[in-house]
Amino acid sequence: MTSLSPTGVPRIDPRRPAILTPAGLRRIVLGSLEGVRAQHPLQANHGEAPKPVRSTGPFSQCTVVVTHTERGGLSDGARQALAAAAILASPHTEVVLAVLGTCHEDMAALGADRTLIAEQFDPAHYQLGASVQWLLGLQAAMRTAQWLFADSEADGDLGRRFAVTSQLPVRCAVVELTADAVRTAASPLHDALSAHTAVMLLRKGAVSTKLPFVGLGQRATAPALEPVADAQIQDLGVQPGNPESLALEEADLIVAAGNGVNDVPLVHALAKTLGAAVGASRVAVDDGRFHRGQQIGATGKTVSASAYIAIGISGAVQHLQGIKDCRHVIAINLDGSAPIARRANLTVVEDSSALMQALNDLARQHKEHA
Ligand SMILES: Cc1cc2nc3c(=O)[nH]c(=O)nc-3n(C[C@H](O)[C@H](O)[C@H](O)COP(=O)(O)OP(=O)(O)OC[C@H]3O[C@@H](n4cnc5c(N)ncnc54)[C@H](O)[C@@H]3O)c2cc1C
Repeated sequence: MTSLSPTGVPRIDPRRPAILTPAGLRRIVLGSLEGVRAQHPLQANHGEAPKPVRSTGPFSQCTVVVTHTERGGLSDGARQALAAAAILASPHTEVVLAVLGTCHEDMAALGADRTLIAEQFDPAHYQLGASVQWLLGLQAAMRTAQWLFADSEADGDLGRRFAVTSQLPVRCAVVELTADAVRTAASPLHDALSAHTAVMLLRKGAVSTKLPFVGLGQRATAPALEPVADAQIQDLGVQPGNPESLALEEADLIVAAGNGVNDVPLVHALAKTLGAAVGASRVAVDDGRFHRGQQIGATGKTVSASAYIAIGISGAVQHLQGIKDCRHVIAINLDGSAPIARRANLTVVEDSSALMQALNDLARQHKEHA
């Protein structure tokens, strides 16, 4: 199992034969040739054993998780509400996800047994009244034991309005949830989780999304969302804000530049085309290329963007502290082994200026043809 390196030092083969344990761990049996060789690290699958299905039914009731989607994805809050529903569900309870918008995610992995998609929902318009009516229609059609919403933004508004309209007992601002206890932001004590709490609004972080099982992952078309006239509300549509003036903590897409970026105007041009906010590493700020308010990291801002594009940033631990809550990190760096590559979901080994120019051209073409 050992070989000699070019300098004559004995080296243990890191890809020697191994077996996968039922928990999905790769285990080397010393002295044994049994098992399979690991693939090259760049091609490695992570050896995850398939998870069991939580329940195959038959279902006598359901828990419905309601969420709005943006660009076809679920927010972290919605994922947590879905995980909570799956954790609380009995074998006879179906976990149903009701989606306002389009959705491209693997719902089985997130714990959903069935997804109802209302694709005709238009996020550019105020449709709170219609959304509540849609949920009341679902309530009449399904045996729903519980309704779960993320307690943030549009999901939180809809959850409150639905609870008031349906007059179901509600618990808002849930910060901790287990199979039999619940704690809200207003109370330091845990309460027993009552079966009568029909609507729950969960704050971010209340539940972990790591589930030991999967859902059935079926998809169905939802009943239509009928327009509801609301005489007291005039809908002016959505006006896109200027990402450059948006607080970095609020930004959903961030283009961040580090010491490996020399063409600062190109960073701003790319951010403008993508509709992204601009952030920077401390070295780039100390150097005067960006202002102090744009610094991300331990001594700068902590951001939670859906996508963070780190250009010419090495990924020092102080910088990584500021991006720990970002969902997708894309690194552009000449050095494929820079620490940022370990945090990134995708690393492009390329010169920063060349890649920014190509990406900017591509995004502009895409916008022109859209
Ligand atoms: C107490 C303390 C607090 C700190 N707080 C923060 C903080 O809040 N935020 C922060 O960011 N840092 C902070 N730092 C600094 C941190 O340790 C790093 O020094 C800093 O993050 C490095 O910035 P950088 O990655 O931009 O630069 P570098 O470390 O110089 O890395 C530049 C990267 O760009 C790549 N590169 C070079 N040329 C190109 C090219 N043409 N195309 C593509 N890639 C290229 C290189 O391969 C390299 O990976 C702190 C340090 C201390 C001690």
